[in-house]
Amino acid sequence: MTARRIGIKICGLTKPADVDACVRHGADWIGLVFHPASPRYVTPDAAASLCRAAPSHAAGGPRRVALLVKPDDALVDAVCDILQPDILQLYDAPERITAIGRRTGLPIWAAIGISEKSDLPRTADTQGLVIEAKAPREAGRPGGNGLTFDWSILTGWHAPAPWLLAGGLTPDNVADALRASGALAVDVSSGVETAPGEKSPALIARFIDEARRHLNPLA
Ligand SMILES: O=C(O)c1ccccc1N[C@@H]1O[C@H](COP(=O)(O)O)[C@@H](O)[C@H]1O
Repeated sequence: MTARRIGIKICGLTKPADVDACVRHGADWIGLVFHPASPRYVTPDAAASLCRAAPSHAAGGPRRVALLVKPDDALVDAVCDILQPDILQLYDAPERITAIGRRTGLPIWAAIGISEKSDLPRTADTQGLVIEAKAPREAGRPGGNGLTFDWSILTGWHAPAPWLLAGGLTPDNVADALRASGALAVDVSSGVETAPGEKSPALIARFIDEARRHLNPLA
């Protein structure tokens, strides 16, 4: 019997202790948020200095994901020059996402907000997709709101690219979410915080443990 390994992204890190918890507990990806309206906002310089303590992916550390919401070219270039991310997670129009992919040459994950089955993409021009709850207009940001969606919507969906499940995941619901959605990778921000932007190393550890235990009944 072989147990599959669930991919885990912890997003919105702002402190060295957050990065340290992700590295120690074996997160696959760490996310840095470059959206000024977010409580997890970091500048490119702050993100680079945070990540300096983590081993690079080549040295066995997590891959660095830069999260950008409708960025202009100047921000894209600054993030790429200063942080040197492994992946860009983008919230933008499809044409702009394609243009940023060409400009940077980096793997791109397009974030897609879902509230009903017809929102699920049938084609993809990106290397990955982040499937998460559609944000209500009043939220003020397109993600990171701690909202779930009906995971049963995903039944029968033929994903056009590798994808992560996101939106409202927590240590308490991640096993159910994996079971209901069939996802092989998950992404969390609010669910491992004690207040908006305040990550908890203990919750990060629990989330990773619960997600990984899900597919390994002998663990
Ligand atoms: O985390 C943020 O503040 C954020 C801001 C703007 C766009 C996306 C953001 N976060 C991403 O949203 C999803 C779900 O987050 P949550 O677990 O529901 O809080 C995840 O991909 C975050 O990376």
